[in-house]
Amino acid sequence: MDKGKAEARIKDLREKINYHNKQYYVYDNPVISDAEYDKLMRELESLEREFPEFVTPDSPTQRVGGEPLPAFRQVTHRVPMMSLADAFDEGELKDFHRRVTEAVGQDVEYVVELKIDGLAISLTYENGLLITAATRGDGVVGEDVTQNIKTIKSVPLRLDFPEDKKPSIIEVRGEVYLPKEGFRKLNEEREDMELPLFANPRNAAAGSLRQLDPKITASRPLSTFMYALGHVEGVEFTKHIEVLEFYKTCGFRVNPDIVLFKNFNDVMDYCMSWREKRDTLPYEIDGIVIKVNSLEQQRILGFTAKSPRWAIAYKFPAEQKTTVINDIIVR
Ligand SMILES: NC(=O)c1c(N)nc(OC2CCCC2)nc1O[C@@H]1CCC[C@@H]1O
Repeated sequence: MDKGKAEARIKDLREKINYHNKQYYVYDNPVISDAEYDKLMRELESLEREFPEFVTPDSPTQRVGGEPLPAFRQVTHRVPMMSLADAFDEGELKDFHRRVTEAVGQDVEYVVELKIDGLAISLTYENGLLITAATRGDGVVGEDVTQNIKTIKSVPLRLDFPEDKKPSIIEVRGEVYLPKEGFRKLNEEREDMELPLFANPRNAAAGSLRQLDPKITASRPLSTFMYALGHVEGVEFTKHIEVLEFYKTCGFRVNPDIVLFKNFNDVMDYCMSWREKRDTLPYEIDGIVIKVNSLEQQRILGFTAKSPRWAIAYKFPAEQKTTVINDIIVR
């Protein structure tokens, strides 16, 4: 094949495969068979081997990257990754709402999100290309896990910006998690290989992401939900719900059970409704995150040393797991 045709075919294959990755891993709606997908990938891999000058960083072949690292580099977050204050009952939730309304002195809308039980990450995109991915670490300094994050198909390597919002730099924050089914299968395999088991999906996700060898991360069915904004240049947002809509437009996974409420009683009812419902989810959650929607009101409320005053995590009571062993109830 001549150079010009090869370059055009490589570009066409790259766009087709990135589209099908998004359909399968982000919208959970594949439109071609695995066999057809694999055929496209094999053609792209062989053309890129023959014409390496046409390989680009957002090519799907660049996901399972390099050699194992000797160690993780450290990354300082441009904007610290805060933790969340906890509320364990409706009284503490009402206290939060009272503090917020007293401080802002006007009506407050809340965005309510499931609290995904995985590990937090921060993805930095420059001119739409994924440059750095870092764990939260201590909130200020995290570990560079870029090569590992690239193996997660729901993480876009390049963002499709809408015409009116093209940030030159954007730090997209969210959670990497291991779905319950993936966790079960992984521990089953480890049991067969007489390896120590992971205690829970969060530990399994952390263990899978903080691997020095990207091929091991690539073998784990990790997924993501994005839920917060770090540093951004070139775009202005006024509401948190706009940030989440923007993330969906760019091709990130955003949790489908996020709801905007104007009335705090509805917020509390929604939190309580998930105490039982969470067992039906294909991933673990350890609570519900409630955030003030207006970014201006968030600025007025500010932060404590550890966490924002404009957000709180409602934590579920520890599941009263009762097991019965030989008719003896063990609580
Ligand atoms: N785990 C979550 O689902 C979650 C969420 N839905 N939203 C946020 O918002 C951040 C933004 C400012 C402070 C917390 N954080 C979350 O989890 C983080 C990970 C580390 C500390 C929080 O638990």
